[in-house]
Amino acid sequence: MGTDLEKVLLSKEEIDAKLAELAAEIDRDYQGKDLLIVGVLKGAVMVMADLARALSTPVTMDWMAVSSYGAGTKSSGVVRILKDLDTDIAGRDVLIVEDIIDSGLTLSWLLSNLSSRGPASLQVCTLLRKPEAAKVAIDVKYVGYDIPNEFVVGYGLDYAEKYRNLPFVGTLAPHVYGG
Ligand SMILES: O=P(O)(O)OC[C@H]1O[C@H](OP(=O)(O)OP(=O)(O)O)[C@H](O)[C@@H]1O
Ligand code: HPA
Ligand SMILES: [Mg+2]
Repeated sequence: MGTDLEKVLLSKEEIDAKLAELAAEIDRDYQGKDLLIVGVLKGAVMVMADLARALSTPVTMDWMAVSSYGAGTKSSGVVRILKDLDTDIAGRDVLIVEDIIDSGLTLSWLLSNLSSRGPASLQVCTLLRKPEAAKVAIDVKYVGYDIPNEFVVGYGLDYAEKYRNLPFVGTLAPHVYGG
């Protein structure tokens, strides 16, 4: 596994520090509100778990599973709901939590899907964003790190379902995915 990784992009310490900053902003913005955070499976599990624990605001948590990447390194653009929310979000303050916004196709689809259910508010928090890869413009309120347009793994992010459990974010050596 060691040789599959090219370099560490963000250490566990950098991730923790950024999540603490984002949590402080979210605490400020949602004071006195009844916040529902929605994690997008599977990539967002680590961000959800650590962000939720960094928040002081009481939240409820729900999950959606969508997939657009399959086993490859490119978004297919076709988003499938694998698991829908358990919660009716009409009238709720909803914050979508993502690990990464790459092309933006997943989130843009998710935003229009969830906004059609009539939430009181709908915002997005993502740990990572690749500005150079954007295919659609999305307004994202809470962004951890803007990163270069390279395929990354770790901290929830996979390549063919592997590497999600790495405690840091790293880039994959091109030989691993045939680059
Ligand atoms: O901005 P985009 O180009 O749409 O890419 C971002 C999405 O792709 C990844 O999910 P994926 O479909 O790989 O599912 P996973 O979370 O189960 O890995 C990631 O977790 C985001 O949800
Ligand atoms: O760079 C990435 N790595 C892993 N999964 C992803 N899904 C979108 N972009 C990425
Ligand atoms: Mg994936």
